[in-house]
Amino acid sequence: MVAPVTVQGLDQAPTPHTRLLAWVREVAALTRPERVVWCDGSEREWRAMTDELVASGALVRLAARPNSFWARTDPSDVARVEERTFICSADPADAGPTNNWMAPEEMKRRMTELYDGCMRGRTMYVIPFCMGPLTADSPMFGVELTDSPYVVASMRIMTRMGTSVLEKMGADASFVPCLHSVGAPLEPGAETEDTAWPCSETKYISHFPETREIWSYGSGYGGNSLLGKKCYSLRIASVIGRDEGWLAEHMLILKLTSPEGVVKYIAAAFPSACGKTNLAMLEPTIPGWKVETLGDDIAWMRFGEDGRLYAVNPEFGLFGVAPGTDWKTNPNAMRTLARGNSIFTNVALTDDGDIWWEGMGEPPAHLTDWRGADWTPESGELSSHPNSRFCTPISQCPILAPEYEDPRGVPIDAILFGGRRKTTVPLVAEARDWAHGVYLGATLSSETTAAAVGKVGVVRRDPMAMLPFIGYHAGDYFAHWIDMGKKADVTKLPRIFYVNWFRRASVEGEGDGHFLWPGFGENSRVLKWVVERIEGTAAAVDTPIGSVPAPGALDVAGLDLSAEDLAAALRVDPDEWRAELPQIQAWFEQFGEKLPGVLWAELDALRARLGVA
Ligand SMILES: Nc1nc2c(ncn2[C@@H]2O[C@H](COP(=O)(O)OP(=O)(O)OP(=O)(O)O)[C@@H](O)[C@H]2O)c(=O)[nH]1
Ligand SMILES: O=C([O-])CC(=O)C(=O)O
Ligand SMILES: [Mn+2]
Repeated sequence: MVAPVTVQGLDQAPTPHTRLLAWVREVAALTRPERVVWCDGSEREWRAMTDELVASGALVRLAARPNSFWARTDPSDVARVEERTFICSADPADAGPTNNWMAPEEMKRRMTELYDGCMRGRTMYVIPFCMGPLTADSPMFGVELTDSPYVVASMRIMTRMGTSVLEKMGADASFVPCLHSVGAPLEPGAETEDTAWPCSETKYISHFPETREIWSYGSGYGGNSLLGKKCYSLRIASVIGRDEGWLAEHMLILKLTSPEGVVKYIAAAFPSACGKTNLAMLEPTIPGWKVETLGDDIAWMRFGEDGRLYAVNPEFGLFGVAPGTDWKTNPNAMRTLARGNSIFTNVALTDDGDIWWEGMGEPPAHLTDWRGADWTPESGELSSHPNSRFCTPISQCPILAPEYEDPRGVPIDAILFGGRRKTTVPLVAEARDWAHGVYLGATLSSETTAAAVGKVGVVRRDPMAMLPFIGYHAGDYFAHWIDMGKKADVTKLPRIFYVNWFRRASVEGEGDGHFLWPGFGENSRVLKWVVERIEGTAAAVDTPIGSVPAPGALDVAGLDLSAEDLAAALRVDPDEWRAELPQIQAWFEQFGEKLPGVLWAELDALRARLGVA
């Protein structure tokens, strides 16, 4: 029995949607906020919200940038928490060996206890949002309930939200209910001071794939709290995609135009903090080539009537890694941020009210660092957290492709899989066919980064860059990829490539461990080879792991790169690959019968090509 609730704002609901109203009422009765606010997404609301956050000390207004803000999190709440992320399917076999699992009833029992009274003294915001264009045939709605005004402001940047969404939802559209609390109630009567970044030591990021619900508790950090992003658009959407025959992927989408005016659309999956935002906004260094951005993190892909695979970016903003971003590496991100309207989290603050982070040229003589302490270049510490982020409207990106708003998306010509590997993986290799490409994706490996809590720099398998985001059994996910290929006309499938911008000169031998390939804008040279492979004009040599550029086929004109480094970047060393085999074998074994036989066959074929019995 839910007790009758009288919460200020609850009866002023601007919607006839009875299920939504009932759910908001139920959550308010459980979490007991002081008031309920229905977000309309307006400019006025943004101003009120950011003013309030500035007044409470949660945000600092940047003097040097229009309508932009600096936020610092609690030092313990800086990244996604994979250990605390759960797929609560009815059957544990549906979560698979790569996810944490708990029975849905047990998780709901535990979290209901945590949610009990968790919003006391706070405001509960109702955020109606839509992932992807509102003009889609079936718009993908969600509603997030949260006690964090930081989340509201960030969701306004990252999603289409507010009154237009509620109107479109009408009285009975289905939506994904997303419940979020920072888990830090303000005790009534007691003198509990609110902190600038409330959060809880206890954290749960829970997904209920059968009922398509998301419950998040204890963290305010983006990937754990902006529930339209990873939780909905990847974990829940991957389940919907499995059921409906499409793909929800951790991919950027870009449009590439050659000097002859030939347009190709490329999607690329790299793990967190491995270069998606940078590639999506790339400024080509080769003359006449043009890149336009469609998305930097998530792609929803389904077959169109013409049999081609179309990709849509469900997001409305960019939530990008700050360190390393500057005028040299990613000028388009800098131009996007210069337009203002952004929130910067866990970067450093300059004395004249601007932001700074590692990689942005010479450091100023004095900064306030991400922990709020004085910082000088001599202090020997990072001024910004390695996972510090900018949150900014994608509409401000000066090279946003006009197709971005098209609900049908763009037809993908090539899919790149890539990771961060110091060794072994060459700059670029092309898959033989779809099944081999799926094998390359399924065995993708990368060094862990600061985007998730845990040790950095450890090589792990990160299939399709989706390890933390597949909402079901990874073996079934591979089978779904294989099936998508089987259903398609092979001549219309995207070609699949494997890339690695992060190979290093040997550290053990003579080398100094520098990046062999200059990366960033120079990656346009690799994109050019990809396009020429599709067009059938670029030469390649066959290797055990796929085709790599033939000598001279990669355009390095005008590039200041030694022949030695280029050769080392492109090299396929059979010994290094033989050393990977036991890891790939063990990786596949854990999926048991769920691993598609064609992937075992691909591994056997690779073994044979490497001369391993
Ligand atoms: N050496 C090198 N570093 C790169 C390259 N591209 C990106 N980086 C760096 O890698 C880090 C992460 O890059 P992003 O483009 O933000 O990665 P992402 O995949 O979008 O990350 P998420 O937002 O976490 O999903 C940044 O510090 C970049 O400067 C490259 O081509 N070469
Ligand atoms: O979700 C986040 O926190 C940021 C992100 O894009 C990722 O980690 O891949
Ligand atoms: Mn990401």
